[in-house]
Amino acid sequence: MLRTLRIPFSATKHLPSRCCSGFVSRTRYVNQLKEDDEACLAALQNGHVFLFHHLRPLLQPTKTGTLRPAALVTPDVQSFLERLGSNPSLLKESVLIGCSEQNQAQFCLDVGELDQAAVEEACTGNFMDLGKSLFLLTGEEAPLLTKGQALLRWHQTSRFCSATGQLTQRNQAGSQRVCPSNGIVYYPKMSPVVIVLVSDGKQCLLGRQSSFPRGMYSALAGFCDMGESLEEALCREVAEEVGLEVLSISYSSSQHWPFPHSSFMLGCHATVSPTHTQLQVDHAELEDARWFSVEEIRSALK
Ligand SMILES: NC(=O)C1=CN([C@@H]2O[C@H](COP(=O)(O)OP(=O)(O)OC[C@H]3O[C@@H](n4cnc5c(N)ncnc54)[C@H](OP(=O)(O)O)[C@@H]3O)[C@@H](O)[C@H]2O)C=CC1
Ligand SMILES: [Mg+2]
Repeated sequence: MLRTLRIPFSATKHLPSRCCSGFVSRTRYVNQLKEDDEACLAALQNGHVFLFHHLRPLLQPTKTGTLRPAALVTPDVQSFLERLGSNPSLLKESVLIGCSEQNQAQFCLDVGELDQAAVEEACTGNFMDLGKSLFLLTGEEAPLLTKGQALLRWHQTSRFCSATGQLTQRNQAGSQRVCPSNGIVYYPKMSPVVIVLVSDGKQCLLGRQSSFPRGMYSALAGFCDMGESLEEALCREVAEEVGLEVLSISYSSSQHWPFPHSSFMLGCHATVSPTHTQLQVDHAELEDARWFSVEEIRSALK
């Protein structure tokens, strides 16, 4: 069986947006902030802060009636935190998520300990479920929030060293946590996931889980097992979920995927033989899977 991973030229269209002179300096600046707590704290004083409340991002309405993530300036955040009687060190719990094209460091902060309505009033915005927010935001804004939520969740759920049980200490950027007694360094964790559009040359294969909204079908997906390559995980998932053997694989693109938690999703195309397309759906995993013609996909996308 042929199992090749081909990176098509078109994958370059998914490279992060960059302005030719600023990308390298911004990247190095962010890296420096991860390594230098004092520099990171200084950047926080002049940076932008995106607020979350129990991991739900704050969105503000724009003049055109759309919603945008609220990029607040630190002095404003500091002053309403004081007004609402928050813990004075709360701002320092911000996590670094990047640097804007205007060279402004960007942070996320969860203010779940404060009254939600009071923060919403102070910021003229609303905290919204991240899943819903993703449908309302642009392709550039959404990754900022998914990254912020993932980092905030990681800090909320990884506070203790799994070897000693001691409280770990984070660096100012929030890019790592260290156990004070044995020095183990913990980094944020992601689960690799493969998502694959299987084709027999004429039709493509889509499936649905019972938890999906009515009528929704998607490409097949699954978590990579420990020790597996991307290709092995893809072939195993297709075999497990629909009982088919894959002939060839090509990589398409990747993205951070916030569900159920921090997944790292790798998107691929795969082919099966047009003479072996009979599905044996594992109904423990999928409610249904079936072949769709190009016309059906076109009309669904319309
Ligand atoms: N179109 C899309 O955008 C779609 C995206 N997805 C995404 O793809 C990913 C895979 O989803 P799914 O098809 O359900 O996965 P799988 O087909 O791998 O099956 C899910 C099962 O895998 C087990 N599992 C193994 N490793 C993990 C892990 N690291 N985290 C959670 N569960 C794990 C769980 O078993 P147990 O609970 O028994 O322990 C879970 O029930 C998810 O991130 C999901 O959100 C999925 C479908 C469509
Ligand atoms: Mg699956």
